[in-house]
Amino acid sequence: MTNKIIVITGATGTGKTTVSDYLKTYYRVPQVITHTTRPARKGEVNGKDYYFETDRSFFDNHYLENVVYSGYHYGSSYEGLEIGWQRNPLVSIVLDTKGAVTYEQQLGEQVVVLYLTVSNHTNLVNRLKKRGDDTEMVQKRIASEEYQRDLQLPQELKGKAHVILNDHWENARKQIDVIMQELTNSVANQ
Ligand SMILES: Nc1ncnc2c1ncn2[C@@H]1O[C@H](COP(=O)(O)OP(=O)(O)OP(=O)(O)O)[C@@H](O)[C@H]1O
Ligand SMILES: Nc1nc2c(ncn2[C@@H]2O[C@H](COP(=O)(O)O)[C@@H](O)[C@H]2O)c(=O)[nH]1
Repeated sequence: MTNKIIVITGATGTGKTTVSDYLKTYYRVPQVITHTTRPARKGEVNGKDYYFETDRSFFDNHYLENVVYSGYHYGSSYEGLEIGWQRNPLVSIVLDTKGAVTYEQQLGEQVVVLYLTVSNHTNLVNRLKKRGDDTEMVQKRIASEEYQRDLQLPQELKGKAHVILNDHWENARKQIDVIMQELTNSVANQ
């Protein structure tokens, strides 16, 4: 069976991690763990949420792509992807939109992109505060050009990504279930 990857993308707070956790719990889809130099949030665990790196150790890995997001390095390694595919032929990964475009261009047919969005962007700040994010980090993130960029579906993904409106989780979940049904059928028929 061909290995596939569900790339979950969208602006901060739109629910990418929530979707990834849902796929893990209900569809047994493992998440590819990526690397970052950002400090861990309360409750985040090294090797589960991220591989937390220093500015120096970050560049010891072999990246399919890496980006700077709101002042920190983030990258997805070939090693991380292989570990995921050894566990299951269908895996997921959470990326900013720049990374999602790179994945789509590099892996083509193997990639299924989910782009998350909300109707009112101001709600996103409240979600981040409610999540317990540091207020200064939230301000910095909202002021970043990466945040503004990720609010729109990139041109390169138009007509390719599934757009998921996540104003209400129950509705978003139903949309994801339909996509997962199609995906598991197509994988079974290969
Ligand atoms: N539909 C929803 N309605 C309200 N809150 C939600 C919804 N979906 C997710 N959340 C909550 O919003 C917060 C942000 O969600 P999540 O961490 O999944 O976003 P994210 O896109 O991964 O963010 P980031 O890119 O900043 O890591 C979480 O506390 C999550 O529980
Ligand atoms: N292009 C990549 N983007 C990544 C990677 N790992 C995470 N991310 C994205 O970065 C922002 C910020 O993440 P956060 O955990 O600090 O909120 C978010 O959009 C993630 O999806 C990666 O390896 N490459």
